Amino acid sequence: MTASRPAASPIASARGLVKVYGGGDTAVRALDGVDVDFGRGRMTAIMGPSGSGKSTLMHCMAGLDRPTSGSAVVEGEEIGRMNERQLTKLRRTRLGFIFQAFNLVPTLTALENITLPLDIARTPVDRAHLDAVVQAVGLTDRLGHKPGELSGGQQQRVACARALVARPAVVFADEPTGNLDSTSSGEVLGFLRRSVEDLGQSVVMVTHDPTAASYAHRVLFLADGRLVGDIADPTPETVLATLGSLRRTGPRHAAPAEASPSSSPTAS
Ligand SMILES: Nc1ncnc2c1ncn2[C@@H]1O[C@H](COP(=O)(O)OP(=O)(O)OP(=O)(O)O)[C@@H](O)[C@H]1O
Repeated sequence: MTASRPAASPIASARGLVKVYGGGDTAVRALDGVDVDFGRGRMTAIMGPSGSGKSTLMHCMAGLDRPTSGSAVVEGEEIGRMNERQLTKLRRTRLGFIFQAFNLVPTLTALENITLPLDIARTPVDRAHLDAVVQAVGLTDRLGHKPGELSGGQQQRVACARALVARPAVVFADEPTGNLDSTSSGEVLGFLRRSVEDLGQSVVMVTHDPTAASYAHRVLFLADGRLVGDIADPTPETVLATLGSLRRTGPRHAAPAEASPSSSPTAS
């Protein structure tokens, strides 16, 4: 829970974040100097065209990839200064992950999948919190089922519960509804939003889907590795309008203020 921290303090920040893959003529500047604060107890969506750097930004923030320069800070910890052991510990104990492909262990039950991160970290299960999370995702009567016996939506809800059960500082979700129909997507996104409202969770989600993005408090837009747009309290219509205006003006010329007058790139 996050109640003891001031609401204004971001849960994660990037400053001058640059990521270059490869070198020489074939070097790709996937992130080209990103400055952003991710709000504590907020749900932030990241959008942008294919190849714009969304996954790279998320991976650098989550310690899954190392920036070339600049800083990525999560809960006051500079990710770039951590060694592999520290990064593994951070990911295991302070971060939650949800991927498009569910990534459940097929031989384990739903309950065993949910508690797996705690079991690996040898952290005792907080029964009351586990019950609250299981109930919130609506899986109480499915806990003994294996992933193969669950629908895609139910499997992703297991993955959501697994990401939340250790009370992470941030849940990073990469296209969490990419494999789901619209009904299941709505359930998963509604749950993620409620985890923010009811459990004080902070969520950062990459998505291509304007409807999915509209569940967030805020949507960031990337193009060519730069932050080019930023809107608060999105609706599918405002997200689509912003995407349209960025397409018209071109990413190199669209300042965040043009995309939305309502918030700045570093507002949380
Ligand atoms: N491991 C890598 N090696 C080389 N180039 C990479 C690597 N990972 C990403 N890139 C390149 O960096 C750029 C940004 O990629 P990234 O995956 O972050 O974009 P994205 O916005 O998440 O795209 P998508 O929506 O298609 O998933 C792309 O040009 C991509 O080809």
